Amino acid sequence: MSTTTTTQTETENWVHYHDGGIPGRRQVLKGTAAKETFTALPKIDFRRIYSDKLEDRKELAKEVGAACQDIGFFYAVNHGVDDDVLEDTFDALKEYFALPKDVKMETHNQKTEKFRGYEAFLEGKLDPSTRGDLKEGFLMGEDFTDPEQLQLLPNFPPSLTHQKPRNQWPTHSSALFWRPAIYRYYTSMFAFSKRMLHIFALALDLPETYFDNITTHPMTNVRAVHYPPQEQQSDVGIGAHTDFCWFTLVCQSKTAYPALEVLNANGLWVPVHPEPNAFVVNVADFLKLVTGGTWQSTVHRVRNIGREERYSMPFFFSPNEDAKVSVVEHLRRKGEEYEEFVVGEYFQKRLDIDRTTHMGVETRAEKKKPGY
Ligand SMILES: O=C(O)CCC(=O)C(=O)O
Ligand SMILES: [Fe+2]
Repeated sequence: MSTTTTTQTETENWVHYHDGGIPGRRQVLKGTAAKETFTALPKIDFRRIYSDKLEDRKELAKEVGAACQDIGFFYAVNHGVDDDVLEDTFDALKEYFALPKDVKMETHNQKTEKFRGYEAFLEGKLDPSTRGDLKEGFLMGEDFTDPEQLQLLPNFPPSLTHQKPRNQWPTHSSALFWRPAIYRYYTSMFAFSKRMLHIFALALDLPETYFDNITTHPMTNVRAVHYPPQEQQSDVGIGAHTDFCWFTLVCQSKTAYPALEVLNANGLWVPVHPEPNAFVVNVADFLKLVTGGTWQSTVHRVRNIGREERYSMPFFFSPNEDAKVSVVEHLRRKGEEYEEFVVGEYFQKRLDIDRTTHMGVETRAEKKKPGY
């Protein structure tokens, strides 16, 4: 899931951002200084993900691998998830965000450790130079006490059902449509993501099922987001950042002006035009780490500069919380030491950084620091 970021003060020559909690900057390169880099995202035809011929899946994987290495972003078209599911979920998003604030605040995300539930306008603040992210959202994720998730997980330890609930769901009668609507979307995206992992494995020259045993009960999130049109020139919907899961699938509503932007190697923001029913797929920090930096986790942001309301629903995917991962063997450089990470620990560390950018939230890290 996203995010860690902040400063994005743009001067003439530099773009500033935060990547994995670490401030970064990129020089804006023009003329003869400009590097060869992308100026649009490739569209990859995913029909082949359903082919029973390994050759077809490998051919798809080759295109995916090239995009992950060169850009870190691509469109997945013909992905096989029903248009109806996507359209109905967008309708549900519009209805949910139009509910009265007190109905939404019943599940305020600051009531939970994992930040699940409703996030109000301007509470996120990835860029400290702004008044906050001009968005409202709702986050749900892996929670093995939600029966809707158990049917998706045939081989997971039954002890997980005894964990404390993580999600929050509204109970007001006007909002009861929300949970089944989000679960319909979640279920489709979950199934697609498991197939996507096979393509990623092939793209890394690994056996197709290489990641299966670390994704029996994966960490996942759906974040439903509403971005109203920007009110001020300096507003951002979500400040520049990289995501901190393995990979992200984004469905965005159709707006005349593109709102999602991806930073290229020349420091230029490349617009991601809404493509009807396509997913925007991006590699996130954890997958970059596991590929030893062979794949890119690319900086992106949202500015809703048009006059339309914008909705999006990123689906964030990571392996099992208790899985241990490190850099894939054949991508290691000789003589370098590589750390092993527990997926859930890495994730929580990044979530804690993210929480510091949310107003009014005292994080566990802050609690440990007197006088902070
Ligand atoms: O709304 C979007 O298009 C992308 C949002 C995003 O980057 C995120 O939630 O991490
Ligand atoms: Fe993101």
